[in-house]
Amino acid sequence: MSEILTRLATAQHKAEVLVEALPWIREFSGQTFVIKYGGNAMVSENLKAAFAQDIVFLHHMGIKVVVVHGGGPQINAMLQRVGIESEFRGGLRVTTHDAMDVVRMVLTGKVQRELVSLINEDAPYAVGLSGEDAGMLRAKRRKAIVDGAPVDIGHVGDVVEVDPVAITDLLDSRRIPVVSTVAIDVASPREVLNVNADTAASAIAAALGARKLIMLTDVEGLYLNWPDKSSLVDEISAADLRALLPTLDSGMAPKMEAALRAVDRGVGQAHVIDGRMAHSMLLEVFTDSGIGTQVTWEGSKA
Ligand SMILES: Nc1ncnc2c1ncn2[C@@H]1O[C@H](COP(=O)(O)OP(=O)(O)O)[C@@H](O)[C@H]1O
Ligand SMILES: CC(=O)N[C@@H](CCC(=O)OP(=O)(O)O)C(=O)O
Repeated sequence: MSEILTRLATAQHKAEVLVEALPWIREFSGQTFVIKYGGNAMVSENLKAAFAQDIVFLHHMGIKVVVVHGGGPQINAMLQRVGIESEFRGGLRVTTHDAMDVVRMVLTGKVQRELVSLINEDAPYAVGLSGEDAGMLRAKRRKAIVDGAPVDIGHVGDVVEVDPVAITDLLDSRRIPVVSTVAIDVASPREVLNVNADTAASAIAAALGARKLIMLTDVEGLYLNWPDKSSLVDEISAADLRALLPTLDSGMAPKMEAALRAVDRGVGQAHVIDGRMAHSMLLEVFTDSGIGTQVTWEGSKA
């Protein structure tokens, strides 16, 4: 008897979950989401498969999904295999000409391919793109700021122009674009630049007028007082984040700057969520309380 009661309670709970999702499905159907998948969140085959499943789920809910992926740890591993040392200055990879070849090869030839095939296990939705394709991402060389001074870091750029047509064409044909953040160098169009994937995802979200930018990483969200686990922030306004930004450590600083820039340029909400938790994306999008940290223009839940 108690087994039947347990089964009924579980079934009832499942029904409640579906009912809770309904207003969010209604709200987000037809909207564009940019999902940034960080290399540090790609920690196991199961998690990557769960990520792909969530992407397909959003797609079937009528959401126009654009995946922008990173791959920092995967680039480090390949650089090590070919005997090139990995060096970061101000949170950005020092990218020599040889390192740039490896960055491009790993992002467009390995990480992107793997995500495309995982998403396509269900049906052939995903199409991989590099920022070079159809002139999508154009970037200008940038320096890193170390101890307040600019430092040359080679073939690294900041996105100055996004041409979203290659992405919107795919979205219009009900595909899921999967974008690698290699950009054309505006000063020398035959050359390419390495762009931080958070920054690129933010620029793409702004250019598309996305409703949400969701960044999956290897931490629960933004901690006000890192690493004090009790200081996790659920929600923060653009104004409060702007004031907080100069105090943040190098891991979170580019991510939160990307979130702020997206919201400043009209993206509805930017989120940082834990990619190590399977299906965290579904919890963020389809539950009332959400998960992780949400950045909005005025700090209200949506
Ligand atoms: N205030 C903070 N809140 C949360 N994480 C922080 C904070 N400051 C630094 N971090 C670090 O930032 C890391 C996430 O950034 P990063 O490693 O660049 O992620 P990704 O590879 O997903 O882009 C976390 O694992 C954490 O160690
Ligand atoms: C300039 C720069 O640092 N580019 C990054 C691009 C990949 C990236 O951003 O990957 P994650 O999101 O996994 O960190 C790099 O070379 O590692």
